Amino acid sequence: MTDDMLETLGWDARRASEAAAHPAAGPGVSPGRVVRVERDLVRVATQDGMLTVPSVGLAVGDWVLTDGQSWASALDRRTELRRKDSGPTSDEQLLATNVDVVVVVEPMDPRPSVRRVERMTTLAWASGAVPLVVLTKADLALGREVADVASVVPGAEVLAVSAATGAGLDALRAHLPAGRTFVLLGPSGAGKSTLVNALAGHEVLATGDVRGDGRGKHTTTHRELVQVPGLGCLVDTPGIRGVGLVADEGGLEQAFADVVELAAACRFADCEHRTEPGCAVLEAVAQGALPQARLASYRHLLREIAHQSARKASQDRSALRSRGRQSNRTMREAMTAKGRGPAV
Ligand SMILES: Nc1nc2c(ncn2[C@@H]2O[C@H](COP(=O)(O)OP(=O)(O)OP(=O)(O)O)[C@@H](O)[C@H]2O)c(=O)[nH]1
Ligand SMILES: [Zn+2]
Repeated sequence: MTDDMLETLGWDARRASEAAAHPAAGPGVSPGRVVRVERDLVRVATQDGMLTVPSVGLAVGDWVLTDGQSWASALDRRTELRRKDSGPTSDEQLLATNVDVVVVVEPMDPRPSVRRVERMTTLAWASGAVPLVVLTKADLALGREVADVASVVPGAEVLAVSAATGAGLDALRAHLPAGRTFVLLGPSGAGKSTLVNALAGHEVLATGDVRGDGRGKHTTTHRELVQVPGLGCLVDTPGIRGVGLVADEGGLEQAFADVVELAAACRFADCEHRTEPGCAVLEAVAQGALPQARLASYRHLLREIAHQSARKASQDRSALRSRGRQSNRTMREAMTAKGRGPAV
């Protein structure tokens, strides 16, 4: 591999100066990017080839400095894509780091769900990456889809594409050049795999069609960074396709910048836009400037985020308490062992 290889993976001048200033920098230490995570080992692409090193908390997409064998130290993460762990806890799982563009993929057939697009875009902003909304199956479109969706994603671009006709593919390619890292987020059947294959010009990912008849199954089980020929790097992980990602208030504020802007004119700073007098948001709804459904969607996501952080806070508190109990017990045991008996 060459220096160019690192640049294709997203290495840039800023990374080079971070690496030079890093405490781990030195002779025999080189930069690389984590392209695959397997339990406690990670595969790192460097200019001298692929290395396998112990994982030590690394995620797909991390830039590291490594001595090639025993350790790898991560450079700062510019973005983080997290998911709620499946199960009753509110633990989070780090899915990928240093993603530049979250491509929000929504089909035009059946009609796109603007509520789902709002939700996915909120998750995208929350990761720190830039969302790009891509409406697939444009060959089956009815006409108003792009305008409808564009109205709910302030600050994000909306593209219509068709893998079937090739429409819009060049415009999309221009957003995903070599050196950029992207991930596709969208419901099953939206046409994500078909789209990546159409962009690449050959099969990179297995599509629903292929999987359906049992041929050529190569469903991803590992988290992986895939270099798409002629384009940037795609983060491919089964878990990333679905929802369940972690949103936050920052993400919500960006995804609903129109609502936030209106809210700035509410009489009360802590206005919840329900029944308060002088509410600029309700005023906009009454005048038809803001769809009622969009306000409902905003409130819904806001509640969800509040609920999520409340659960997390209470879990952190009980984790702290049980750690406290644990260390009291350890202390008592230690004292008993010394024959002094527990101090009560
Ligand atoms: N008409 C039309 N059909 C498409 C287009 N793109 C994808 N499809 C079809 O949509 C179906 C789903 O495509 P996939 O690429 O497997 O969808 P996916 O989003 O990868 O689905 P998961 O892997 O389940 O997440 C397939 O039957 C495709 O042939 C398109 O541009 N036009
Ligand atoms: Zn208000």
